[in-house]
Formats: sequence, C-alpha cells, structure tokens
Amino acid sequence: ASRAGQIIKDVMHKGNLGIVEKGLDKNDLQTEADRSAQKCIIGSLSKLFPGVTIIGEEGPHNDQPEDIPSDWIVTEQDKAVLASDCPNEYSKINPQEIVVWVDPLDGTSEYVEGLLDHVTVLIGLAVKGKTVGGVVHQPFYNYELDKQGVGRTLWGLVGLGVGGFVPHPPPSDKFIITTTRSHADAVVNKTLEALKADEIIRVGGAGHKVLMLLEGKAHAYVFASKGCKKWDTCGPEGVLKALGGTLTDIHGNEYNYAKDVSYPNAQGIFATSKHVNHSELISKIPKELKDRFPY
Ligand SMILES: Nc1ncnc2c1ncn2[C@@H]1O[C@H](COP(=O)(O)O)[C@@H](O)[C@H]1OP(=O)(O)O
Ligand SMILES: [Mg+2]
Ligand SMILES: [Mg+2]
Ligand SMILES: [Mg+2]
Repeated sequence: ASRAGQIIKDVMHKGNLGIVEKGLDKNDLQTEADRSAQKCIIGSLSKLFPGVTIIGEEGPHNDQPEDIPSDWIVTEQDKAVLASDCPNEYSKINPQEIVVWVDPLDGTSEYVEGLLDHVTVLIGLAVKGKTVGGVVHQPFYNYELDKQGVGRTLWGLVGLGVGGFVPHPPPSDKFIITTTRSHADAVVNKTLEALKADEIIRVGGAGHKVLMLLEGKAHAYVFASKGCKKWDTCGPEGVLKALGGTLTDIHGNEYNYAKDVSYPNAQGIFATSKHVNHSELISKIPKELKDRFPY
C-alpha cells in the first residue's frame, strides 16, 4: 500500500493525471495513478500469494510480469506486523477461502481536485466472505505541513488489534456524522436529516471517512446510496472491526465479501465506532427511506 502511495504521489508531481471517465458517469473517473497503483498492489500480492483471489477496482489483472516495472513489485513484508502472533482462528485457512479487495486509490474525485489528504489506498482481507482485516494507507497525510512526508499506514486484524495510528473516542457532548461530498442526492440528504446530527462533515473517500471514525472526529459514517463497492469498504471495515467498530448496510446487515458477490454495496453504508450503539442509531432511519434499498 505504501509503494502504491508513492506511485500516486509521483503521478501528481509529474502533473499529467491521464484522466478518463469510466462508463457514462461523469462522477466516476480513473487516472494514471489509479491504474499504476493497482498494477503495483495486485502484481506484488499475486506473486507472493498465488492461490488467493485478488479483486481490484480497475479491472481484471491481465498483466504479464514483464509489463510491470520491477520496482513496483514489492516482496518485502512488514517486520513489526510479522513479529506478532497470528491469532489461532487464522492458522488453518486455505488460500481458496481468502479474497483480497483492492481499491488502489480511493477518493479519485478529490485527488483530481487537489484535496489530497482525502486520498487513501485500501486493501481488505476477507475470509469465507467476512472481513477480518485491512490496510488503509494515506499517502498525503499531513502534506501541507510536511511536504516530504511519507504518509501513514493504518492496519487492523480482528483478534490481533490495530497499528499505525492512535485510536481516539469521539466527543461525548455532540453527535457528528461524516458523509460524501461528491456523491450526495435527495435520499442521502433525507437520511442524514433523520439522524439529527449536531454536525455533518462532508469529505471524500470511503477510507478517509472511516479514518474519521477511528480517530474520533465523527461518530458515524452514513451514505444511503449505492455508489460504494466492495473494494471501498473491505479494507476500512477491517481496521474498524479490529477496533470494535461496525460497518453494515443501512438495514444493519454486514456485506458478504466472497469472490462471487456483486461489486456494488447496493444497500448503502452505515459505519460506527465502538463508542456508538449501531443498531439504535440505524433504527432512527424512517422505514420509507430504508424501503428504497436496494434500488
Ligand atoms: N456514484 C459513484 N460512482 C463511482 N464511485 C463511487 C460513487 N459513489 C462512491 N464511490 C466510491 O466510493 C468512494 C466514497 O464515496 P464518497 O467520497 O462520495 O463518499 C469514492 O471515492 C468512490 O471511490 P473511488 O474514488 O475509489 O472511485
Ligand atoms: Mg473509482
Ligand atoms: Mg474507492
Ligand atoms: Mg478507487
């Protein structure tokens, strides 16, 4: 994830983002950074873990090894994480039961607009359809103060814990929701109104919004829309879950991350930190709004 973050920075510094619109939606962009970062992550992981299914946002991985620059292929592993004991529940897993979901650049709209700290690289780990871990790398963390910064990498594994950041509870004297800044519509906004937050923070990226929960800047991340896909949520959910938080659809059901599922999170996103009663908060969404999902 951090090598991909460096690639994302290199593309930004070169200045030609190579933007293309994916399909008909003007809100759904892809850049040279999305494409190259995916080659780096999937090229590296498929070499290290050939039996594991890896699914990336930017399409199937058809590259031959010689098509990927050799310095994009990472073989080194994080010594500090590997020094931890693997929880028992993972000791007998077959590679066939594992799916890795890769969003090489989450927050593409914000990357293009220069809101650089909204950008993250997301790698999620699912076993038998359930998210168990994740990595969220923020390449431009603190970039306005620290121009030479290397970003930061947050990780979590359910049963082991989290690393790369200091968890923080949200304030106890007000209720804050974070949501989309670039993909809102009438249903998204009506759902937010029903939850009666004291403050709504509109920022880009699914990874970035889960960071806000991890660091106590918001109590809940709510997006009553179908725009997010499995690679947007698996990685962030892994870190959140390892810290006792919850990410579900707007009915309160967990998504399935098995390799044959459909990609869209068609029933929306509802995520809370462990300090929030998830089901009590969901019960505040009026039935007529919930009944619109999936749409
Ligand atoms: N309508 C949509 N079309 C394409 N991607 C979407 C849409 N809505 C959300 N996403 C993805 O979910 C992320 C979080 O959404 P938002 O910032 O609106 O809350 C976006 O950065 C984008 O991921 P990506 O940037 O990786 O394509
Ligand atoms: Mg995208
Ligand atoms: Mg994304
Ligand atoms: Mg993306």
